[in-house]
Amino acid sequence: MSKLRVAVIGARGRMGSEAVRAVEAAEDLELVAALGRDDPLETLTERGAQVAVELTHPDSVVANVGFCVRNGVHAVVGTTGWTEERLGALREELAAVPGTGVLIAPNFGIGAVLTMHFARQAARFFESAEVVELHHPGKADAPSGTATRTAQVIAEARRAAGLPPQPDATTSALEGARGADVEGVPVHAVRLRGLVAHQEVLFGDEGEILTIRHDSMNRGSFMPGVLLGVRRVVGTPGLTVGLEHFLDLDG
Ligand SMILES: NC(=O)C1=CN([C@@H]2O[C@H](COP(=O)(O)OP(=O)(O)OC[C@H]3O[C@@H](n4cnc5c(N)ncnc54)[C@H](O)[C@@H]3O)[C@@H](O)[C@H]2O)C=CC1
Ligand SMILES: O=C(O)C1=N[C@H](C(=O)O)C[C@H](O)C1
Repeated sequence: MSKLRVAVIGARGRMGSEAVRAVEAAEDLELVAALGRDDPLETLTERGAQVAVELTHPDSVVANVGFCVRNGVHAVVGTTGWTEERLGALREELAAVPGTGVLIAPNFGIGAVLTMHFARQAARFFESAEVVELHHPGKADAPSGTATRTAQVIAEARRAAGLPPQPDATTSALEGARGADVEGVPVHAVRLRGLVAHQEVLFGDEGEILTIRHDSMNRGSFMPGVLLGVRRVVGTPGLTVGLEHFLDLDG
């Protein structure tokens, strides 16, 4: 059986270098390109890449994924910065190239995906919900893509259950003290040397607290999800947002 031809964009970064090692170690995959910031994207087509793993920067990701889609290269995207507007434009680009697939995964960690799944299940039972994400100080964006998605999932579940806005008597506060407001769910971001990627989802009601916590202790923790995405995206045309779609979570 021929190997799937894979490229990594952002190959010299924290995640990209780990992805290069993971692809090289996988028997069914062949690393055909490892691109840094100054390398031309045309290398992808010249080397016949079938799938590109995109791990760069929110300012670079849209152009990189657009190039992949226009050239029929499937993409597995871990980079953050995907607003609804950006997703809409990508859906339109994909509609013109049937057969090409893009996976955007806010988090490749299986435990992080499960955290969001469990948060969706828990949300309707609690009056209060807040998200705290904790990351290394080299991270460019705040709050994290995962925390934003987690808050959106909680907000969706609260709306579906007809819950009112959360109780909060705050009438004066220093700017930022109550975190970012993501659809009514406060999200707090910590940046601390020594951390990798961590998240706590706090649910509260009269007399009880439920905390769901996930810790990525190293970037190897994301690699099974990256490899799953690479193997599955080639058979999944169009846009998939979230690795949960490639996991049999209810089975
Ligand atoms: N979905 C997930 O599970 C995860 C996602 N991430 C996200 O992945 C992204 C990268 O994170 P890190 O590896 O920590 O960042 P990093 O800063 O260590 O690496 C990014 C690399 O991309 C390169 N780069 C920037 N623009 C480029 C371009 N146009 N073409 C090629 N290379 C380019 C940079 O020079 C750098 O080497 C961030 O958005 C981060 O939030 C990070 C960890 C897990
Ligand atoms: O920048 C990181 O490190 C991470 N970014 C992603 C995010 O913003 O959610 C995933 C994970 O939290 C690590």
